[in-house]
Amino acid sequence: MSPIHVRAKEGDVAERVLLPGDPYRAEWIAKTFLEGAVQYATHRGLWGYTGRYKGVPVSVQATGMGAPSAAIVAEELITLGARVLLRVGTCGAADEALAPGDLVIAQGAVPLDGATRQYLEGLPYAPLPDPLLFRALWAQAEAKGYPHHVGLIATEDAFYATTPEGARRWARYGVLAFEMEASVLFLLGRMRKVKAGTILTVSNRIGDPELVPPEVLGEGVRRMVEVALEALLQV
Ligand SMILES: O=P(O)(O)O[C@H]1O[C@H](CO)[C@@H](O)[C@H]1O
Ligand SMILES: O=c1cc[nH]c(=O)[nH]1
Repeated sequence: MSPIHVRAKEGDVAERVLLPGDPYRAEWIAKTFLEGAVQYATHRGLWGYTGRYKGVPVSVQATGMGAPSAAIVAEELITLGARVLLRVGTCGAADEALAPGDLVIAQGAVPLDGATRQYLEGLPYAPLPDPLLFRALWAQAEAKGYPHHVGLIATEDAFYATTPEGARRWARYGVLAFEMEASVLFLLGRMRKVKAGTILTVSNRIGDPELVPPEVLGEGVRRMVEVALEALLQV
């Protein structure tokens, strides 16, 4: 029987899955990087594709925006057989050192979101990626020479509530950037005993919803996906 939201069957989803928020990014990744990609899910805009990267089965599944949607998708993918969940997202820069299109490899995610809090029933916790996947992402970004930053990110619920002052406060504690899904994916990785990781591309500055120029963002996303696919093969 198919799950309620990701309407796929057992066997449709590969063990290794890339997780963009945006369905069009999922489609672009599948068409650009995967051989023989087949779409297995469309319901609610949660587009999912499976193909092969360098001969290895890989799926790309859109999560939608925000931790509640990402948690639903992750739980259902795991029931469908996924074992490695790697988010390929965009983020708002909090740290001045981040430039448009730079890559950010999450070493941990401050859980400002409600979904992680509900899973934890209020317990304090530090959501971390799988260490092998994290190391593989870092090594691949270094090997390719792409500008990248490694450290803490924050996962938030309310895109338009975060201010430059608020972001600067978090930057003082080492937060590089804000996004909306990683913390709950890291927590679910630990709870369900699968590997979870996150790599991001800087799409804007916190408090400035204007995106960086499309060619800069596009190149950053291309680099991010190259790094992510190579890292997937290492775990
Ligand atoms: O580009 P994606 O992967 O969707 O990631 C970021 O973009 C969305 C907000 O614009 C949120 O989902 C946030 O996490
Ligand atoms: O949460 C997010 C994600 C991208 N950009 C932002 O400004 N905030």
